[in-house]
Amino acid sequence: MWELTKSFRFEAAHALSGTTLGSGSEEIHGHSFRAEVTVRGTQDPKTGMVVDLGLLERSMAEVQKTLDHKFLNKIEAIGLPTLENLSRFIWERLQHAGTLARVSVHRDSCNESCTYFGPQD
Ligand SMILES: Nc1nc2c(c(=O)[nH]1)N=C([C@H](O)[C@H](O)COP(=O)(O)OP(=O)(O)OP(=O)(O)O)CN2
Ligand SMILES: [Zn+2]
Repeated sequence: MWELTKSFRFEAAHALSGTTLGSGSEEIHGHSFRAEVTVRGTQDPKTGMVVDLGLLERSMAEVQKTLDHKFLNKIEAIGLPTLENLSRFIWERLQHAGTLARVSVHRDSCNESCTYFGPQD
C-alpha cells in the first residue's frame, strides 16, 4: 500500500463572520492557501505507479482554477468559506482522480490547517 501526495497553491478572498479569531474576518480580505491531496493504493505492476502524478496534476489544475484569485463566498458549492468546507469542496472535485485518503488545506500565515478524510457514514 502506498500514499502519494501532491500540493497546489491558491490565493483567494473571503469574508467570514462570527469567528473569535481575526477581528478583520468579517471584511473581505485575502489569504494564501496550500491544498495537499493524498491518494492511496497499490502499484500497477506495468507502470510501477499508484496513480500517474501527471493525471493528478491535471485534475488539481482544474480545481485550482476554480479557486485561485476568486471570492470564495461567491462559490455556492463551498458554503461558508471555512477551511473545513474548502477541504471538502476540493475532495468532491478530485474524487474521480484516484482513491483519496485525505485533503488538507493549509493557511500558513495564520498557522492553521484542516484535513478532510471524506464522508463518514
Ligand atoms: N473551525 C474553524 N474556525 C475558524 C476558521 C475556520 O476556517 N475554521 N477560520 C477562522 C478565520 O478565518 C481564520 O482564523 C483567519 O482569520 P483572518 O481574520 O481571516 O486572518 P488574519 O487576519 O488573522 O490572518 P492574516 O493572514 O495574517 O491576515 C477563524 N475560525
Ligand atoms: Zn480570513
